[in-house]
Amino acid sequence: MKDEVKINRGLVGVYFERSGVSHIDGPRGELSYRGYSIHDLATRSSFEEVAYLLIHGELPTAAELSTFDARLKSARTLPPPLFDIIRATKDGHPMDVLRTAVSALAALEPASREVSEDAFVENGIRLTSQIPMIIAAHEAIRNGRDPVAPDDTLSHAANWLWMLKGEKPSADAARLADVDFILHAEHGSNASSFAARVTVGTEANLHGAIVTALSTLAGPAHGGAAEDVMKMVHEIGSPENAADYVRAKRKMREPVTGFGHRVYRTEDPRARHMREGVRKLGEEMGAPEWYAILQGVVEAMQPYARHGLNVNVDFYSGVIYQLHGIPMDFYVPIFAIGRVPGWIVQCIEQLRRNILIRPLTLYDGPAPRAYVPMDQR
Ligand SMILES: CC(=O)SCCNC(=O)CCNC(=O)[C@H](O)C(C)(C)COP(=O)(O)OP(=O)(O)OC[C@H]1O[C@@H](n2cnc3c(N)ncnc32)[C@H](O)[C@@H]1OP(=O)(O)O
Ligand SMILES: O=C([O-])CC(=O)C(=O)O
Repeated sequence: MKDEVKINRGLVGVYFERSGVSHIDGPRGELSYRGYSIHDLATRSSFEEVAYLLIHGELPTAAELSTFDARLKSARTLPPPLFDIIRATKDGHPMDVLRTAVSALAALEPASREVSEDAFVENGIRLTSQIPMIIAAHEAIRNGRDPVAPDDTLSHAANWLWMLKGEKPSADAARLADVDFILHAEHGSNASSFAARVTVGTEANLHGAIVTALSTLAGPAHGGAAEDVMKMVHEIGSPENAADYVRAKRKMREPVTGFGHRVYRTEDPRARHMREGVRKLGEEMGAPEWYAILQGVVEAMQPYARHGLNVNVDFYSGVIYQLHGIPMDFYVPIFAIGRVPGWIVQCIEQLRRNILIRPLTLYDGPAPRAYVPMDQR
């Protein structure tokens, strides 16, 4: 009987639900949100518009976008006790501080306990604005500065950079952050979104689901890869060392971070926009060596590309953040800023047709046996 059961370890290739949010064509390397190509959205849209599209299903009219933007801006507040929590945890990894702070928000803001589609939209919009505030406040507090107050004249991306650095970003820097958020906004049943859906499957609230998602995003096989790519780039040090680095990794059968994906068999379509960003920014800032190191790794990985092993979205993003002077341990939290709308809409979809997600494990432990009292063991 046991041998007849097919086990899908890691749920590889398993469809567990239908979804109308994003479509990933793995073999062709294509991605769309609500039917719109990621390439059009990355070049023509804004994070605010994409967040609206994901949450409400259609591109907004000018009036709808303006109302949505006003809702996001009015949500740029944090309850004062949250700053004490950030202060108490300031020496932790920013991802741990962020997760702790979102968890605390659930306790500090009673509205977050409601479980309904409307509440998920309302609480989701609040979290979309609060998450970048928490990350920026943490950076200020751990450096002995006062958190920077949000600026309502600035877009989501520009305001995030303003709060992080305390200086107004250039239009190019704000646009690059905006594109980064668009590219990270949604990706189907990735590990963190799936984990969030499991949480909502028990009829838990959105804040609980986002805490689950944040925990899951943090690992190096998922969002943590951007930080690891930057560590790799530092370890390689110069483009001519890239081939030796890859050879050594392959010899030890260790993954080269920033490569590989469960679904894509070609280059991740999001990587193209980030690659261009790294190249341009590196040249503009007189630091072309980072791009050269990354391309050295890509070249050395070429023999594996035909087996479907290509760069993913995390490969280039770290260097962009580095060039902007953003500390390495903030790379995963930045991914989280972009991904919030995707998590919200996945949770809404789950709630709309809710079902407890509870697969099976095939028991292969000991056969039934008699309990052995302590003095006889
Ligand atoms: C936003 C994101 O979450 S994108 C992913 C970010 N994560 C990374 O960049 C970390 C590095 N990559 C990886 O660890 C993996 O590719 C994952 C976790 C992303 C996907 O893993 P899976 O779908 O489970 O693929 P799996 O691990 O089975 O790999 C299939 C084959 O490719 C190889 N492979 C996969 N990724 C890599 C890699 N980065 N470097 C070298 N070889 C790799 C595996 O060794 C395996 O080879 P084998 O069949 O000879 O044993
Ligand atoms: O889809 C995945 O498995 C991981 C990923 O690329 C993402 O979450 O953006």
